[in-house]
Amino acid sequence: MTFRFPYPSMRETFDISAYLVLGPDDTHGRPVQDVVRDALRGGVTFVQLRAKHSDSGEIIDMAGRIADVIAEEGKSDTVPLLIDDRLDAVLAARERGIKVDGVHVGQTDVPADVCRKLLGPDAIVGLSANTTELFDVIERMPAGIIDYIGAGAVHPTATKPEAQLIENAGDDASSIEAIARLCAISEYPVVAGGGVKLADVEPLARAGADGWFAVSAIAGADDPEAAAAAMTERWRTTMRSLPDGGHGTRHAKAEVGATNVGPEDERYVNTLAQLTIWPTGVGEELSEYVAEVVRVIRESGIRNETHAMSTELEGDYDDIIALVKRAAFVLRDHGYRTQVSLQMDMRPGYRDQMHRKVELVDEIIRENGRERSHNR
Ligand SMILES: Cc1ncc(COP(=O)(O)OP(=O)(O)O)c(N)n1
Ligand SMILES: Cc1nc(C(=O)O)sc1CCOP(=O)(O)O
Ligand SMILES: [Mg+2]
Repeated sequence: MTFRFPYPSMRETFDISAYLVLGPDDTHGRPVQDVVRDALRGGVTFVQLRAKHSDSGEIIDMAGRIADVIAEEGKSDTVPLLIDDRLDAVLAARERGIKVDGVHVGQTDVPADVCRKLLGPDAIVGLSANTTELFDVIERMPAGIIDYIGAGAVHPTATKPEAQLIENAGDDASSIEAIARLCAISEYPVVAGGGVKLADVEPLARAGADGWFAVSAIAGADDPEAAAAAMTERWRTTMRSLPDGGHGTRHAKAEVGATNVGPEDERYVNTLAQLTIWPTGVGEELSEYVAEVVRVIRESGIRNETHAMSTELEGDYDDIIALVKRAAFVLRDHGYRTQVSLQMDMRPGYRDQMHRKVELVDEIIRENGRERSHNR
């Protein structure tokens, strides 16, 4: 397997607050990409193509047209495009260079860990769940497989008549209570949907959801832009009215060990590291693989400099250890035997060693040079 997907990962940055799900069955005959354009103008932050009656070729073509519209609207870096169910179409679209950022799967679809393995570390993987038991199972999954949970149905819905109500709730009030319970126990962002319309947006925000997902309220609306604008505005005003200014978007379960403490925090342990990660058994030319590893390192926010033989890092010990794991798993997740060489230097009381150590050596060489010319 080679790395061909040329776009930066949106896993750490996606905003799930206004999530449009749609396919050709939902748009009253309008081209899907036209409805997506309108919805983007209305402020949706996330798009999923859910085409239950289309074949792979049609799904790939539709994804290409939607990705083009997202790009034309200048939102390729902020609004992810996922495909529902069809890992095959996601893989094929990405292989063609179409910017499909990931897949959404349900409990009976391709397992999420297989999606992660085949899509690699940069893709977004969403998973459906609608009971406390399933949320518990998800919490026990290793970190790094899924990025958010889709929870529903909030109400019965004609779009998916077979959808079970969340926690088998009996009425609207108990659905919202169930969402609140599930959000409270989830370490993953939760997006709630199923019969969601404008009036549900405020209760969902108050229940602690990270967003809503909707098909008919936007894709079926006469004016998708106005419908999306009303829902996104309601979400924003509700979040602003909450005591903490809104809970914001949770991010997927933190990597084991990462603390993200800054140098001014007493828990910060300044660590200088020299890291080399490489695959074996893939031939002589390794730059393509190394580039993927370095991309993850560069996106981490941890100070780094790549040289011909290794990359140097400087930051908090726990953050560096977590990053080493994430960077190594870029290769490991693709099934490559992965070698890691790591050397670390923790020196209490010292900061900015990455440059300071080199400057010191330069100063000594300059000094010695001066002495030598004096002594001549
Ligand atoms: C955001 C979001 N949440 C839940 C679902 C439902 O997915 P799934 O359980 O796979 O059911 P189908 O959509 O395949 O009928 C979703 N698609 N999106
Ligand atoms: C795709 C989907 N999943 C659901 C779930 O409960 O998991 S409900 C649903 C359909 C949502 O469509 P509408 O917004 O038109 O009700
Ligand atoms: Mg599914």
